[in-house]
Amino acid sequence: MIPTVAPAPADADQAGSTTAAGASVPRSSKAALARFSRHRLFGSPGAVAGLVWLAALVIASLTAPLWLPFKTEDQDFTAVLSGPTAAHWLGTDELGRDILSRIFAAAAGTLGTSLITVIVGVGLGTLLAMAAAGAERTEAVISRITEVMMSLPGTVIILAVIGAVGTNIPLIMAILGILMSAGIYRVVLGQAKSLQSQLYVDAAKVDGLSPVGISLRHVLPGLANTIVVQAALIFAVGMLIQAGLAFIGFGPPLPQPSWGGMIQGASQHVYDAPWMMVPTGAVLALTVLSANAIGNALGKAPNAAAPHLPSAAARRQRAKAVAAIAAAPAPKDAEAQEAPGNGTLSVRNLSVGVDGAGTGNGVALVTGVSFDVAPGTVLGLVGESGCGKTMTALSLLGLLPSGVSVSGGQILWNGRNLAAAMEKDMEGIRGRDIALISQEPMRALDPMFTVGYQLTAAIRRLRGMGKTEARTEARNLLEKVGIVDAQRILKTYPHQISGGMAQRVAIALALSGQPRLLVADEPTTALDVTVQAEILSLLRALVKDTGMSVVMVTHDLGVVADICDQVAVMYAGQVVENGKTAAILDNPRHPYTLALLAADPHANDADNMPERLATIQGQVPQPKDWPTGCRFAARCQFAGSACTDPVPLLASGTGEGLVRCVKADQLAVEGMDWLATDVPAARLLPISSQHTTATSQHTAVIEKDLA
Ligand SMILES: Nc1ncnc2c1ncn2[C@@H]1O[C@H](COP(=O)(O)OP(=O)(O)OP(=O)(O)O)[C@@H](O)[C@H]1O
Repeated sequence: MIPTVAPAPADADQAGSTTAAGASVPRSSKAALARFSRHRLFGSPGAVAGLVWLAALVIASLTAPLWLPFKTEDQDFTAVLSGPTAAHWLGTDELGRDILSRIFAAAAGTLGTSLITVIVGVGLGTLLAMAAAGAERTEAVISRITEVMMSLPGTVIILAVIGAVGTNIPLIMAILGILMSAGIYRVVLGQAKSLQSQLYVDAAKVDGLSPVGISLRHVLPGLANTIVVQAALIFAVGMLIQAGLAFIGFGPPLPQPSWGGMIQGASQHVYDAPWMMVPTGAVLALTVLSANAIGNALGKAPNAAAPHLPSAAARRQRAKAVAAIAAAPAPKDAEAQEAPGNGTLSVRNLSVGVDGAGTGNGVALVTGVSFDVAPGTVLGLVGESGCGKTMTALSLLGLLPSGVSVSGGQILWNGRNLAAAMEKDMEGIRGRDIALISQEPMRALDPMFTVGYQLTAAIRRLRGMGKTEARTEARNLLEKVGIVDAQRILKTYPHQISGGMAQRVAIALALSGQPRLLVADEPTTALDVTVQAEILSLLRALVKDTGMSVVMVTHDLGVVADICDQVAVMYAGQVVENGKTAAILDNPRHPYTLALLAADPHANDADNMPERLATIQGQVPQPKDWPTGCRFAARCQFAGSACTDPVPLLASGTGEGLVRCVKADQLAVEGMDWLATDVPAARLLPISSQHTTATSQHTAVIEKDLA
């Protein structure tokens, strides 16, 4: 019976990164070395030991003729069946032959022929999978053939081949590879199909890339991880089968030594010379274990089915960050002490940074962000790309990317600080209390399973329902998100439905745990305008019907106007203005909000549409380049010297919201517009002393500046 090799975890993310890595040229050999040393192979002591052992074995066997103390057939009749001695370090066999010399003389043949199985098995299996993934008919034919191959008794076939052609080990190992390729085909096919359904593959097809080109450029790099893992495992299996064949007398022709043959010889003297079994057995076991350890380490990639979920490293990192936050004294201000009600989210002074932020080594990505979301309301986080909206949103779910963590502040959910919750506790909150929908609905849907299967599995997991009940609930959920023919959609695969439909399904999936807060990261950006409107009205209806609250990340002020009760405008990792949506859109107080509105074609009446829309010169500064003063000052048409000092969030005048600008009151009084020009010079405003005490020092500076 030919053993089947356990499937390696599919790794779509890995696929992506491999492709990207393949495309990028390393900036320096130092960076390449650093990346190499961070490879997961080096995170496992077993794999490192295995690599060292295999490397030593290969070098020793290739150089064996140069250093071996004896020839393989040299006999020493004065030391028959001896244990380790100064002359024979690993002892001798029944003919007085040196065991050390025979082990290393046999090593090259054993390793080399096992490699033949790997090349034939993995190579053929991968080629077949790539061909099948690209065409349904080919897949049907190849799958039937491989099913037949898998049903054949492998051992009988190998023995029949030996009977026909003799003990030609390379040929036997090649035939073993062909038999094993059927199992590898099945493992690789799933991942190859998933890669074939990626959007970038569609884009490559549109660009006219041939199927072979697509397979080589886009599919093969994504399969690298699985292929390497399978190769390591097949290598180990190949060695064992080869030793087994030699043990039953089908090894290399005599007098050539082989590990299996030596073990067989030792088994004859297991009572009178038990030591004889030890060296060869240990070398074979160590070599098989090494290959397995390497395969296991390579297979420990993050799970493709759950790209959002944190890796072990991210969990450790979260535990560290949580411990630091828990050890920090609780903020004393009245706002932070307020106990939020049921279903209320209160974010207080949240800071997120790349590891080491706060200790001076990392970079802060989000600083001092505060907002509240009451049950049944929608908060919009709006701003340009790179302002920190996604980092803020993901921190609510404890899903920050690896290397990034909450470095301060509180995320109070029903009074409980999620910033100080352990990963295990977050697992109980994600999906059940707080759910996520993302910009790309396909991220939430596994291409390998039907919509019905995925929804039912989520409902059963999150709500503990039975199979039939969960199936009914899945249909109800699809109907709730506006899918008319729910029964049919339950049977479809994600690639068979449109983008808008997929987003509805992703929303249904998010609702499967009956969450009370939904984090929606640009849920309409990838959809066309009519579908955008449908999804927004669906979300509005869900908020109304279920009392669920939503944190909506968006670039689009139209979306904010449409659905949000409150809005927090973010710029360079800070909230620069927040308050009720209508108040902010009608009377923006921060120049950045003013500029965003001036640049938005939908914010202007059709009658008053300017000839040229306003632009905001420059770009959002990188976190490492944030100035100590106002972060928007370098792009602001109204900036003055007072803006070089840190600016606190101040009451915005109406008493409803807060604004982070020392000139907010002047701008409001003057009724200034953001000019649709490229004027780089600041339009300095006279600053009166009507600011709060927090800005009085800025006022003095500005007045001095203007004098
Ligand atoms: N994994 C990461 N490691 C380090 N920095 C990151 C990481 N992800 C994002 N950043 C940085 O954090 C800052 C905020 O990014 P974020 O994705 O939150 O912005 P955003 O406002 O959501 O932008 P977009 O609308 O494009 O998603 C950016 O400067 C970004 O480069």
